Amino acid sequence: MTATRGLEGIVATTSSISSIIDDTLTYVGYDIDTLTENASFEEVIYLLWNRTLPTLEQLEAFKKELASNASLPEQVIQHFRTYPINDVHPMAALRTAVSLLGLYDEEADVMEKNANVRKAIRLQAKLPTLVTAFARIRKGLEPVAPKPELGFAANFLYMLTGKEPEAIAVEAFDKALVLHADHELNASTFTARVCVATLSDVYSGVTSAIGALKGPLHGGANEQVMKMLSEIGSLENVEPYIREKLANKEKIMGFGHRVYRKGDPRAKHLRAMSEKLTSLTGEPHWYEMSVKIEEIFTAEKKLPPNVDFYSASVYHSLGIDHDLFTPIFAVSRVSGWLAHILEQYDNNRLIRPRADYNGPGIQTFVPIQER
Ligand SMILES: CC(=O)SCCNC(=O)CCNC(=O)[C@H](O)C(C)(C)COP(=O)(O)OP(=O)(O)OC[C@H]1O[C@@H](n2cnc3c(N)ncnc32)[C@H](O)[C@@H]1OP(=O)(O)O
Ligand SMILES: O=C([O-])CC(=O)C(=O)O
Repeated sequence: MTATRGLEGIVATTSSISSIIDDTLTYVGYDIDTLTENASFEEVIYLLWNRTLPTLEQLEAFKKELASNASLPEQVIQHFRTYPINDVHPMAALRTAVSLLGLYDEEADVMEKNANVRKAIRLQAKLPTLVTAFARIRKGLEPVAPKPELGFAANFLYMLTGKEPEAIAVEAFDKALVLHADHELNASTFTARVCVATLSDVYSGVTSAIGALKGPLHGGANEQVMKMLSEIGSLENVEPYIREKLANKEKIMGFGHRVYRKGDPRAKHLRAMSEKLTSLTGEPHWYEMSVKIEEIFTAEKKLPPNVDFYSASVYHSLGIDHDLFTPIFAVSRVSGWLAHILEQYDNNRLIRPRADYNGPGIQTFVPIQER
């Protein structure tokens, strides 16, 4: 038995949800570029879960269902108030809160298919409310209740700020949600599938996926990109900063990918959004610095930017706190996790690979008194 480090290139399941072939990303056969330009996030969730685009009527009914499930149990909001807020990362709060939500769902352990679909709707609907409630409570503000008449993207921004967002912000945020919704067998989705393949429940699957997304080699990279941009601070500091990182063989967050070779097809959309939004906010330097980092880094390392690189300056331009970037990724990606969890249940087999043991051979046990 020989191990493949990081399971690179290993095909671990079949799936009809999304595919990456020759650097082209599709959701259920629809190209990501087409979906980003034409579909709302709610349409994309419907597509991922049903493998077909909704009709107008189906979409309206689906939106209503999401809106009517967006409120949180009061106990979960109260729980947030007990956290040592200054020391708690919002991804840790989200991971705990999703697990806690399961305690208040009477169907949490009902494994019947329709019950699992109902839980999927509840989780998708409640994640934005969780993220925004925590974001406000930690600042001493009251959570803002969801507004059923707003769409998913607008509602998130409304619950975060308490103000109805401008159309341009809603459009950008909705596109970002579409771009992050699913991505084949990425680390967090694989985590969710491994978890529920033991026939554990949906809440456990999503909780473990959040844990995997949190890491800086995966979803956590978007926050790290903004940290880097803030550290660099100005266009003229880009070159010395990046050259020093390269000389020290440090990773530059937001670059590289396990699957894409020529480039991540999502990055160009976020790059265009970053250019537009940073110019509108009067802070074009975030975009200009990002472009310069890309130029220097790709010339040196031949590694193109991934989805996390330009999303950082996009979210910053929308006025979002930097440590909420990864929770926002989760608000979108939970749609993909849930699609994969439901698909796993539909054709389940325990996921249990092997390890190539490289520890000591058989040893003679020595009683503790004689060691
Ligand atoms: C939503 C997402 O999850 S997208 C990815 C988000 N993560 C990041 O942006 C973090 C930075 N990027 C990385 O760490 C990696 O490119 C990953 C984790 C995305 C992919 O990892 P892997 O496929 O395992 O590639 P691995 O880390 O082995 O890199 C291969 C080589 O490229 C180098 N490399 C890869 N990414 C980077 C980077 N961002 N900066 C500098 N060097 C890099 C590695 O140092 C390694 O070099 P070596 O062969 O000389 O040792
Ligand atoms: O697919 C991956 O390995 C990481 C990624 O880009 C994603 O999850 O969107």
